[in-house]
Amino acid sequence: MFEQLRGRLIVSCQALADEPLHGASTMAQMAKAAKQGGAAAIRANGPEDIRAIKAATGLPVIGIIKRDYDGCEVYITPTSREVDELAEAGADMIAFDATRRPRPCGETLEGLTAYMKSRGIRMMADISTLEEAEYAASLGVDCVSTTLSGYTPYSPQQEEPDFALIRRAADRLTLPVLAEGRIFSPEEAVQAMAEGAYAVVVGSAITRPQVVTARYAELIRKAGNADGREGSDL
Ligand SMILES: CC(=O)N[C@H](C=O)[C@@H](O)[C@H](O)[C@H](O)COP(=O)(O)O
Repeated sequence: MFEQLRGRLIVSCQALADEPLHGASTMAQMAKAAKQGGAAAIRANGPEDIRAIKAATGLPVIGIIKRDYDGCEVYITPTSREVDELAEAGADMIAFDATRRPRPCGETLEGLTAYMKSRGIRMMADISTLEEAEYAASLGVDCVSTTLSGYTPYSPQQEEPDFALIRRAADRLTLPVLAEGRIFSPEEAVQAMAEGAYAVVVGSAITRPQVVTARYAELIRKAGNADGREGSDL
């Protein structure tokens, strides 16, 4: 599977319950469009979406389950319960929060990775810092992805992708480092590859039209204001 991903684009097709495109058949259509455009694999949330996407595209699917547990910050595949559901749905690889923050149900990062290993599951560790990437590698994950940079309080809070983390992780680790998070333009994807990424994961810029629209609307509104047209009724 990894050879198929080297130097390629992975498209994240996710819409949560409060998003306009929520629903397995819509996500399967999105994934078909991504395949037509050249995506090598899909990242998807939840068993229903994963099954629909696999049936519609035949592409490898990196599965996650976003689930909130009371008072817990970890929400991407937090426990072995989600791992079981994803394996059952046929996910080809499972991505999970690989930060060292407390997990629900008394589970631990070490326990979760050991469990996946014992089941022969391919593991993508979603990390937010170099230290987390190195620790995940020491636990035997198959690859790391920079998914969580900017989403933990102790990682850089920035609008652009964390190119520095991509470069440092790619320099330090011997396993594949995937670039993921806030990659909006093809040029940024190319830069991520130049920093040493094995493959690039793009989500919102391709599959969340409300986010893409907001970026246009905001910039156009600001440009209009800068022109002194603010307040016009036209
Ligand atoms: C932080 C978090 O929960 N990230 C999620 C992880 O699966 C998704 O919501 C993102 O869309 C995905 O990581 C791709 O990133 P972007 O949409 O920025 O291209």
